[in-house]
Amino acid sequence: MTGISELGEFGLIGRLAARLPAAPAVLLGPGDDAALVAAPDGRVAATTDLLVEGRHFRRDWSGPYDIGRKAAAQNLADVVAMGARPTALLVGLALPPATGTAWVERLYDGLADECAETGAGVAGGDVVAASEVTLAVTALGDLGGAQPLTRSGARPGDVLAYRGRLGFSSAGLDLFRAGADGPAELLDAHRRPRPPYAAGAEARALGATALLDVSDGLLQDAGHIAAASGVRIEIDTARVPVPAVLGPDGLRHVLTGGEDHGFAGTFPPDAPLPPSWTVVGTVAAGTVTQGTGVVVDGRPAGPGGWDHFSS
Ligand SMILES: Nc1ncnc2c1ncn2[C@@H]1O[C@H](COP(=O)(O)OP(=O)(O)OP(=O)(O)O)[C@@H](O)[C@H]1O
Ligand SMILES: Cc1ncc(C[n+]2csc(CCOP(=O)(O)O)c2C)c(N)n1
Ligand SMILES: [Mg+2]
Ligand SMILES: [Mg+2]
Ligand SMILES: [Mg+2]
Repeated sequence: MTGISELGEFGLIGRLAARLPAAPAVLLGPGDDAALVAAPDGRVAATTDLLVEGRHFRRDWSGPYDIGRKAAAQNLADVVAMGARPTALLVGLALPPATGTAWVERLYDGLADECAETGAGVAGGDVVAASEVTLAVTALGDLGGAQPLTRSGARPGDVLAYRGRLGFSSAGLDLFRAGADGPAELLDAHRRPRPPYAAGAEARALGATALLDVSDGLLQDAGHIAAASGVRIEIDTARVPVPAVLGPDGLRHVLTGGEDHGFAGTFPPDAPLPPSWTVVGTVAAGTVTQGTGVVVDGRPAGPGGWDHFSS
């Protein structure tokens, strides 16, 4: 099995670039000093997220293909959460010199396949040697002339609704930590999020007043909408579905588990929400400063959700 040190930096880049399919907005891809990405709107949605081995993934829990899909998904979801259409990814890659070439190639297949779900492509990146695998992914997106769906537009009287899975990645993480004995559905959900990318355009069509992807937990992320909008968000747990597969701690996973990258948004009360969106709460006047900044079943919810420096 060949390792990346046999290929060298530029041999590796050549191998990876050869695996990347063309994408409509990537006018010039890997190979020059910078990529050229079409920005017909004139404004570019831009976002970046890091994935660090041991922190965001473990190579004994997840294979390279799933890690690649996750690295792309968590960034593509941020672009979609702005109401934009993903166009391109830039991929900073730190790799231990002993890494096998096939491992990195599979990582790239995962990145490329996840991009293909949104029409985006990998436009460029960087490769360095390091002691742990790290991916620093930047995603760009096109708003198509529309206004962005920010976190700051929620208004009293709106409803809070969610589309996608909630709590699955968190329940899978607990299973991995306990020895990986449990439903494959949960282990797979932890390895690879499946953001319902259509939710961005759908939320816009439904008149969403705010939108984000849930990366750190519903309460914490709803708290970001509440803080940015200067409102109070009240979640009613009786309206929050807790699938039985999540196990006895299901409600905790649903309320505080991150990394499923579904979408939470606020909508006017008369928005014709289809069944793919579940209403889980309402928006009221006032603000909550304690804990996560949201009210759950009438009480301010204490801290909960992922914080890199206290989780
Ligand atoms: N090092 C930084 N420098 C400048 N801005 C930052 C930095 N880190 C985060 N931000 C900004 O803070 C905001 C919130 O970042 P955060 O990473 O929590 O959002 P997110 O990417 O949607 O969530 P997650 O990282 O959990 O997926 C974003 O606008 C982000 O650009
Ligand atoms: C090995 C391992 N341990 C713990 C976790 C859980 N985890 C890590 S980061 C994060 C929040 C989102 O990250 P970010 O805010 O950086 O986007 C969560 C829930 C994991 N995925 N892998
Ligand atoms: Mg981030
Ligand atoms: Mg986000
Ligand atoms: Mg986070």
